Parts: sequence; C-alpha cells; structure tokens
Amino acid sequence: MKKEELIQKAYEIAVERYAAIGVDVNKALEDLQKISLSLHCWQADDVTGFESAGELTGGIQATGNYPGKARNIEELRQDVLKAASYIPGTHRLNLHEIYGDFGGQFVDRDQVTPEHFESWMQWAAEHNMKLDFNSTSFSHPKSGNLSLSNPDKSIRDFWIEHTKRCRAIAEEMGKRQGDPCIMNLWIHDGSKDITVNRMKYRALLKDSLDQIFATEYKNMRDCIESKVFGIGLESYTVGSNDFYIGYGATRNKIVTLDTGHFHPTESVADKISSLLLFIPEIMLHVSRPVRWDSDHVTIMNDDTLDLCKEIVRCDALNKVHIGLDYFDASINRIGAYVIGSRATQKCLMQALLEPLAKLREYEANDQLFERLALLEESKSLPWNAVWDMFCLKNSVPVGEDFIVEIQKYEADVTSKR
Ligand SMILES: C[C@H](O)[C@H](O)[C@@H](O)C(=O)CO
Ligand SMILES: [Mn+2]
Repeated sequence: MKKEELIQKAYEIAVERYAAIGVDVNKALEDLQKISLSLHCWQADDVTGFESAGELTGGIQATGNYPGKARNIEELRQDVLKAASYIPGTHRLNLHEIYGDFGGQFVDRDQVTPEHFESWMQWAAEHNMKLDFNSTSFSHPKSGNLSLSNPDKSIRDFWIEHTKRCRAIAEEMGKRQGDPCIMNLWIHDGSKDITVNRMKYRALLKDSLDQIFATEYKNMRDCIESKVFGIGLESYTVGSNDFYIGYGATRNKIVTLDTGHFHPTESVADKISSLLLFIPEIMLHVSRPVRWDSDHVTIMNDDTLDLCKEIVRCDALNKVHIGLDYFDASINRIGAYVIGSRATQKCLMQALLEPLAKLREYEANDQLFERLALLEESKSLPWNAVWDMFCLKNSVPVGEDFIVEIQKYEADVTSKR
C-alpha cells in the first residue's frame, strides 16, 4: 500500500475513534490550520544579526558551534524559507532590530528607521509571511547592565529613542501587511549582586515605558516580556514577572510569557487563565529550559502540552500569539526550527483533540476517577494519525521524512559556508 493510502486509512480510523468520544477531528484540523507560529529569526545565526559581529550580551547565550550558520541576510532568508517549507501551515517571521538591512553601514540603534526594514517587508510580502518585531537592548556598547532603567539619563534616553523607533518600524510593518505587527520588548536590565535600589530602577523603567508607549499606533501591538534572571545578572531583574503583569494590567498591554523565564517548577500553563482575566492578550515564547533559560529546542514535552491544552481549555486561541524562542547552536539550525515548530504544532493538535466536553461533564458530576481515567486514555488516542494527515494536506514531509531533506540542504548549502 502507498504511504498516502496508509495515512488516509489511519486517519479514517482516528476520525471514528475520536467521534466515539465526541471529538470532531475535522474541526481540529481546521483550527490548527488557522494557527500561525511566529518563527524567531535568531535561531538561524545564534542571535548575531547584521549590525556588527560583536559578542552576544544581555545574559543570554547560544552554546555550540555547529557549522553552517547564516552569515548574511540572504543566507538567513534562504534558511528560514527552507525551514518553513517543512512546517505545515502559514507562519510569521519574528525579527529583532539587529537584523535590519543596513547595507553594510553601521546604523546605531537610535538611528534606525523603517527604511532599514524595507527589503524585509518586500521579501515577507513575496513569501506570504507576516512580520513581528523586537527592539534589541543587548549586544551593544551602551547595553551594560541597565538600559531603560539606567540612572544615567543619556543612556536611558538612547534606549528610549531606540524603542520608540522600533515601534514606528513595527507600525509600518503592520500597515504594509494589513495585520498588526506584534512588537516584543525584552530588556536584560538587572544586577549580578545584591542591590539596595530595587525600587529606583523599577521606577525608572516604568517611566521609560510610559514615554515609549505615549504614541498610540493602529497597526502594531506592544508586548512586554519578563524574566527571572540572566547570566551575570543573577540577583535582581528590573523587568520581573510582577513588574510586567502590573504594567500590562494597568496599561492594557500584551504580556509575553517565555517558557524559559520562570522558576523550574512553576507552571506557565497555569498563568494563561489568570492573565487573560486582566490583560487583553498573551504572547508566548515557546522554549525549553534545561536547568536554566538554556533555550534548547522545543520538544513535545509535558510543559508544552500543558500550555497548549490550557490555551484550548480557556478558549483563548484568538487571544494567544504563539512565538518560538530558542537558539541551539549545537545542531543543524534548520532542523532546530523544524523540530521545535512541529513539536509545538503537535502539542496544539493534541490539545484540539482533547475530549473536553466529556471531561467537563465528568468534572461537573464530581466523577473524578472518570475524569482522570479519560485524561490518561486520551494521551494514547491516535492523534498522530491526524497529525500525519495535517502534514499530508499541507504538502510537507510526513513523520521523519524531513530528516533526509535537511541532510540534503546541509550537504548542498550550509556545509559549504
Ligand atoms: C533574543 C530574544 O529577544 C530573547 O530570547 C528574549 O526574548 C529572551 O527570551 C531573553 O531571555
Ligand atoms: Mn523570550
């Protein structure tokens, strides 16, 4: 039997199996088709960008030196398109400011304009890819330990100007693509050792943000991202979780939850329902922390599954933007994109196939053994037959077939860099 026929047969059996517990597989497929992931451009080149080839700072690290990383804008675009060709569905690209098309010139962060992203906007339109954006506070001589919360007004003003300009760029991207560009703001600001000025730096950050967000835009949306700590900044993070939840709730801003930015046993999934009662939307940075915010490639683990299930259980697919954020420099980088994106989609698929009505009925009736039993059984329902059909319908490799394709691209392209 041909592979397509096998997939079709397994799919039909899965449809019947799910129907028996009240799950509409077609609806799940339609819903998954509508979810665009925001692919982070920085997996392709270990967060280097095109401003200068300086050191990566800001308490983040890309470890490993697998050959073949993208060295310029053309290579990065080629790699992103290659990766996207193995990911079912239509996806977005998330750019950092340091990935501008600077034409070989040094353009300082307080000088950047939408023109530096003109070629990106054209490229994205040609490839039916919408753009998201990030200001970049790290890897710059003025980054230090404090940017928007720096007591030195000249440094603070430099970063305020940078972030304002980034919002203007995001606005232009959103206008051009006819869909809001989501702009994330993450700054590394913090202290390696004990500080006796916690309030002071947070008050400065609050004031800087108020200045940055004073301009109202129609085509971009702001989101703000907290973190527990960065390497070298272990004792204090100005933009903590509490800080940004307070800021987001009082200023109606999207809050970004990076799955690597919490204490290791803290459930990010549990935050969805609480946050959505007080803030408009959530941006996710799906990652895989191994002992710290190590940014390993996302896999189909319990954390990601729980997160996706919570989004669906909260009926929040239209309020949660799903971006990826990891940068593993120790394996094939195109493979890293494909593994992490498909893993996230597999988790979403399982979430969409959960027999939620039946589970809720059990819970309402206080049938707690039955609820747990069905939760357990649903883990081994044939969701993968539905996933295979999703890949087939989207004309991307089914199962592990993408491995050989990526090996070929490595042999023909990235190994020659
Ligand atoms: C490069 C990104 O801005 C960065 O990963 C940020 O989102 C983050 O998560 C820092 O730890
Ligand atoms: Mn992040």
